[in-house]
Amino acid sequence: MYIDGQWQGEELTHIEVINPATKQVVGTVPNGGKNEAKQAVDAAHAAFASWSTLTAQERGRLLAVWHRLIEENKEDIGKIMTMEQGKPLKEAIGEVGYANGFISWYAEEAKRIYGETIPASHANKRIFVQKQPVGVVAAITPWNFPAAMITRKVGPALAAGCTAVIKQAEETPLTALKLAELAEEAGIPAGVVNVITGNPQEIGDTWLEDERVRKITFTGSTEVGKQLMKGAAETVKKVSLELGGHAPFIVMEDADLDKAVEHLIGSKFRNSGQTCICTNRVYVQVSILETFSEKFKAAVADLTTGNGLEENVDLGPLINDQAIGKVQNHLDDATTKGGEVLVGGNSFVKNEGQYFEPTIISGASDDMLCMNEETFGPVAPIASFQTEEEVIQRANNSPFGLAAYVFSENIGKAVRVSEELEYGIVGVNDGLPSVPQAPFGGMKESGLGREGGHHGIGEYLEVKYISLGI
Ligand SMILES: NC(=O)c1ccc[n+]([C@@H]2O[C@H](COP(=O)([O-])OP(=O)(O)OC[C@H]3O[C@@H](n4cnc5c(N)ncnc54)[C@H](O)[C@@H]3O)[C@@H](O)[C@H]2O)c1
Ligand SMILES: O=C[C@H](O)CS(=O)(=O)O
Repeated sequence: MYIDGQWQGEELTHIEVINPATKQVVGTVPNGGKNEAKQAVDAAHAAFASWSTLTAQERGRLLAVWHRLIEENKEDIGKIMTMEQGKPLKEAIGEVGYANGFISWYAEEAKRIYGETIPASHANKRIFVQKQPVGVVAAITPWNFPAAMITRKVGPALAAGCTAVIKQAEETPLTALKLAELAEEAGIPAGVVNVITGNPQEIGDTWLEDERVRKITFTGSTEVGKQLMKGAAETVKKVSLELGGHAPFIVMEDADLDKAVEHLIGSKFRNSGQTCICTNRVYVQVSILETFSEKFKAAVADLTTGNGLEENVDLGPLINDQAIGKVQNHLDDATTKGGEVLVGGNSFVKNEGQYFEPTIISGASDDMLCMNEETFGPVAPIASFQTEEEVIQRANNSPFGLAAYVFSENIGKAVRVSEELEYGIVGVNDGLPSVPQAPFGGMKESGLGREGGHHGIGEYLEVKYISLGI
């Protein structure tokens, strides 16, 4: 653990970090709890006064140094990520680049936290609006993007002048600790960034109960997000939530089918289907269903599955046995309800790693689990639809509202459908919309707030106005 500029926790019991491709131990981290969680808040609280009063230029400069060091180390960070999370090395290095994009974006955004003056209704008054950092931020992040989910929070938080306590998922702590090591090397002062490993409930509850923690920013399941949102109410903390998704991928009859297949492969099978914006259900207009399904089946059959450190691997292992079980449950439910496996459909073990073949289910119906619950695995159920109105209604019939996709070469239709979709992110002829400069986030039970772009820094700022009598 990295607390107050010190590497700590050797005296504690340790948690093993397991490579999902081999089930071998690739590292151990201290099993921290309440005491360490409190120490981290002590350090972040103590560092806040000096960090928040640095000039924006100085905070931006330090973030830029951190960015340079992450860039110089991205292959090493990528290898650490693949070994603890399982994604193919090329994807892991890609994630490091994406993650670092938030650091560079917010190194600059620090200098653009503008205020405003407002014409007063009294001649003897002047009104000034300032934006100030909220204070100590607690960040809790998931295992599927061990770098990006941290920098998407800590980048804007530090740029705004906040200090941070971070708990990464217990499955993937090593990437977070490497980022902390580079933050230290960049000269980011002690206490500004603190990374805790250990018991999620103990650490989370400690931070929820501590009134010095002024913001909880969480990325993970909707279930845990709801728990944290309730806990934050006790001390009225600001809350940002990036939660579960259930993305519909809509192929209209006037879509470029080859483009739609190419983007569906990316959207469905990135990180073996373990991303919050992965396509979870595919809706294809009935007139092109057979042609599209054949094209998609051929493309999926070409995908390779294996250890992410090997060359030319498209899909790595799933994170753990529970993930395999959930995917299998969704597949079994679908076939029981009339779905047919067009390709794939099997889990398998290779060198102890747990894998699931990239799979397509045809004849999907809206009563299937995979059409309603987040599968978080490489299974693509295809359902047909007749009309635009029908598919919009079915796509919106979900408690989730994170990402959706629509493919059509009729741009008017694509825009019209996009505007009707109740999702925070809509990819139009684009299956991979995530970039640091855009406001990433969901509607409904997919979350609160946005991360990325100029919207993202607002989550870490309080708005104050000064009424000046003259
Ligand atoms: N919307 C997004 O940007 C986004 C991004 C990535 C993942 N996700 C979602 O995250 C989920 C998968 O990630 P996961 O399995 O790590 O989710 P998870 O909710 O199980 O865990 C997320 C984090 O919360 C911690 N946690 C768990 N219980 C806690 C508690 N009681 N108190 C405090 N912390 C607790 C975990 O240790 C982990 O660090 C999926 O639902 C996925 O859609 C969403
Ligand atoms: O899993 C959720 C991540 O936010 C996915 S992305 O890399 O931001 O698209």
